[in-house]
Amino acid sequence: MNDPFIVALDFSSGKEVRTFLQPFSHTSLFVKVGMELYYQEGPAIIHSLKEQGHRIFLDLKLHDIPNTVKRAMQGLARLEVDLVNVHAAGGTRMMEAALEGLEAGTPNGARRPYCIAVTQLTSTSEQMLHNELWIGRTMEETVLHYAALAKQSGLDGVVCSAKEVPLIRKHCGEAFLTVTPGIRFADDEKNDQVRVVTPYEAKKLGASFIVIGRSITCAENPIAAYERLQQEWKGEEKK
Ligand SMILES: O=c1ccn([C@@H]2O[C@H](COP(=O)(O)O)[C@@H](O)[C@H]2O)c(=O)[nH]1
Repeated sequence: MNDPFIVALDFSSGKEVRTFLQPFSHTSLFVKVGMELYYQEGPAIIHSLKEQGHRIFLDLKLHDIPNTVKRAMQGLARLEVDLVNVHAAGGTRMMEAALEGLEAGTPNGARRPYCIAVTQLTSTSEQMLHNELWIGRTMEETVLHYAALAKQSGLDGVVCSAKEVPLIRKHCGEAFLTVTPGIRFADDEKNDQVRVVTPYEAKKLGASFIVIGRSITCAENPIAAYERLQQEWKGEEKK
């Protein structure tokens, strides 16, 4: 999993996905299929993207009782995607069950998908954490605690804001994956995201992967936006 960019295909139909990917037809991307697309198109969209040579993060954020998550993951493993996820808020037993399901469902000879846990959504502010979720700790303490639970459960990494990456790396180690949405170019709207960083900052903070959606999918020229992402990752921030 060398390519650090994951493009969020937040579209509601396979047709929109095909139109968006057309200019990228000579590039093998790492793409993210989330609830919007998967709930409309189902496993067929995964098969189609795999046939086109794209790597896939199936971002369904499972969060249920351990038995349900285990059985759901067993089914998802058969899709042979690269990366799947759960909410760490489901607890250690649920995260262990997710791994058991993935191991049971991975076809012989295939690699089990990497499994990561959402710590706190990048749309959550510290104020929301306190006033709505009734978590009385700081965002950093909470994210680190959830990351530690994910690691203890045997997961491969977490979803977090790039802002929290240095702390997670320090406590969970360099091999523990940090997959970071909430990525915006400096001149972009934040939309519903709160804990936002630029691609350039995410690289400096040490993120393993950055997830980027609207800054590319809604750009006038998605290819130019993707190239800007590559430039920023190389260390050239456009002011
Ligand atoms: O904490 C999280 C977890 C997942 N996401 C997902 O990432 C993309 C971000 O899209 P943008 O358009 O770049 O905001 C989206 O699919 C989310 O579901 C997240 O943003 N934060």
